[in-house]
Amino acid sequence: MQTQTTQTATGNTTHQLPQVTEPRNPGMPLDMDWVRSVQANTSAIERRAGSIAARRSVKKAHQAAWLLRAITCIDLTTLAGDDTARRVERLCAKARHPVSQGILDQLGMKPITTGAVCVYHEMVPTAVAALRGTGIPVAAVSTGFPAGLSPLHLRIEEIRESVKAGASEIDIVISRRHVLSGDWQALYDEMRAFREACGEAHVKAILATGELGSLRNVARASLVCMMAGADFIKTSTGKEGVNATLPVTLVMIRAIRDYYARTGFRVGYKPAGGISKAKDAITYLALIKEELGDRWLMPDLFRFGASSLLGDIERQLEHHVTGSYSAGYRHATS
Ligand SMILES: O=C[C@H](O)COP(=O)(O)O
Repeated sequence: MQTQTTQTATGNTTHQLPQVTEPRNPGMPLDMDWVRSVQANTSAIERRAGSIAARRSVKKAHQAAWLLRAITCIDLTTLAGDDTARRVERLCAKARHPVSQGILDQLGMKPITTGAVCVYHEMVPTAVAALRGTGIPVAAVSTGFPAGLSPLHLRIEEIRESVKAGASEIDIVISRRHVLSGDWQALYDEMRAFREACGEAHVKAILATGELGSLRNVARASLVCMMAGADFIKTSTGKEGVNATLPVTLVMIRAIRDYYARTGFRVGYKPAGGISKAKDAITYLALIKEELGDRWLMPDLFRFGASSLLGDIERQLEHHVTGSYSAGYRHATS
């Protein structure tokens, strides 16, 4: 995987990804013929997902580079009822320096950061203050996260409040009932309203795939959210019984591929919930590379929503450079 070394505005040399500017997906009118035509062959999808999980997708020598890339794509997350300013500040410190200087030196790499920090609305000002000057975006979960069952006008207002507080990315939750009842117009209208409330902030549509009943519903909901202007589609809140999986990923990234083929707009993908192992992160990256290509392996088009993945990646990097594992508590992120 190729990365570049560039100078930051502060004069520090930083290990960074090539700067690319992707035009935002503006959305399009709801095309019900396209939505109805979408199918999902569950057994073929599960076979393909099983085969990628079974094989070693990355040569050992390249693993450290892939793990560093994974870090740059993490939305480092804390979404707990007992979150405090102190915890969020610690998380932000970790987002700024996710890998120890010693490991970076041994790998011959320059500093990196995570893709973003993701918090509840109440924690947005703390995160914004802690990340000021770093360029690391703050993402806020919104719209009555995780169930999304508060009144629509309040969900829209919540987005506006988070943007006002400094969040530049908003992770909204869709109304699962619109999918389960096949009311695609209602899903489209809701998503459109959320996108509008976001203004310049980028919007990630959380489908809560574990609650959508079928892979066909996942495919259709992905498409409708992209038609309504989602910048990213995201699997899960992390609070459903089943969160990110490889079959769901395959369905969603193929929807992204089809949308790009028809419209020319690239939509991002964020698997979230339960991704806590470095080897799983590599499997996801390999799947994205095979299905969507290298362009999607950048933080503007791919993120992991994860609270504990970084700790395991650090352990694996340390093992890579020292040959031995350190205690897990040394790499806790909160
Ligand atoms: O969007 C992010 C998820 O809530 C994180 O889930 P996790 O705690 O299982 O990593």
